[in-house]
Amino acid sequence: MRTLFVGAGATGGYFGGRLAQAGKDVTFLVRPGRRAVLDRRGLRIKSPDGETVVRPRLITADSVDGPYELVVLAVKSYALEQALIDMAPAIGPRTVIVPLLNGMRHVEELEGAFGPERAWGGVCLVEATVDDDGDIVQLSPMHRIGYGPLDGGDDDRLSEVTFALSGEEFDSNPSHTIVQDMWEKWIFLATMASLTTLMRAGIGEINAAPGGRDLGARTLAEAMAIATAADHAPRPGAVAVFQRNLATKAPMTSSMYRDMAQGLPVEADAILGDLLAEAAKRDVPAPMLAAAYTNLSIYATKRTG
Ligand SMILES: NC(=O)C1=CN([C@@H]2O[C@H](COP(=O)(O)OP(=O)(O)OC[C@H]3O[C@@H](n4cnc5c(N)ncnc54)[C@H](OP(=O)(O)O)[C@@H]3O)[C@@H](O)[C@H]2O)C=CC1
Ligand SMILES: CC(C)(CO)C(=O)C(=O)O
Repeated sequence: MRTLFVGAGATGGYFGGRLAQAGKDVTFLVRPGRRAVLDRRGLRIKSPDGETVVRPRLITADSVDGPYELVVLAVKSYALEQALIDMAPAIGPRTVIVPLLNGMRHVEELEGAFGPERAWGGVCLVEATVDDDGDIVQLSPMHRIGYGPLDGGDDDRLSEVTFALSGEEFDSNPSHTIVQDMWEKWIFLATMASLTTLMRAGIGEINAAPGGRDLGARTLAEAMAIATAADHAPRPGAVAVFQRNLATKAPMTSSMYRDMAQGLPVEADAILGDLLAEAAKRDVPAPMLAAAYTNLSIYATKRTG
């Protein structure tokens, strides 16, 4: 399956790079600055298991050669509008689009731009960043993607997409419950992002501080109450995973915290703003999440001056 990754940053570079390493047919749509780095250094992944370099095919917006059978969207929420324009020539009648973005708002935008028959759901779990050399750094061993049609139905493209997104290098899960999976990922990330950006620390440090564990439990409870009121109560297995991760002693952070620490833009509106809007619609109190959103909004305003 001809596969296009839109974005070769932390998530796109990691999962697309691993697929290129496994010999899959992967092309990256990148912007000129990123292309210069990848031309010079290759796509380099530094992980707890060692370092890998691949040299996948790169294209820029002026040379998109469509259609691709599979497009994996791996940009930040604030870059989505332009990405949808740039990737349009890659979309054909049977293209499947799998987004890796956190949050939910991009689902409607994708459906609006390319139609419900092409827009699928997707989640990714990885702790990754791009370092000063432009290399992808996997910060912990976790690496999993999930994907599937939004209606959860049978789609004859699912087995091919599963093959295209599978290698030996990460966990790859086709799903018939992808909307629920995305909600679960959203509330976990909202909890992680709120805690780490408010406390300016990793989860291990927060847990070691007086009141830290209680803060984590209260923030998670708020996010779960919102999802429950919205008819997306997290399943018991997901709750157990949240609780295990939130109990860690490891310096686990969120991508939002890492972005904030580097002075980069943050996805506060798409992650916390939208979740708080869901809370407001249903009168669910969420003081911790609201405090985190206010904090991030102040950061965003100061950043742009
Ligand atoms: N990092 C993480 O650990 C995780 C992130 N996520 C989510 O994944 C999504 C992507 O985040 P992440 O990969 O970290 O972000 P990054 O900022 O690391 O990478 C995004 C990449 O998209 C590129 N890009 C933006 N617009 C375009 C465009 N029009 N055409 C081509 N490339 C473009 C950027 O290019 P350029 O280099 O030119 O700016 C950048 O390299 C977010 O929603 C995030 O919340 C989910 C799980 C974990
Ligand atoms: C939940 C977590 C930490 C792992 O994928 C994440 O999504 C992020 O940091 O953006």
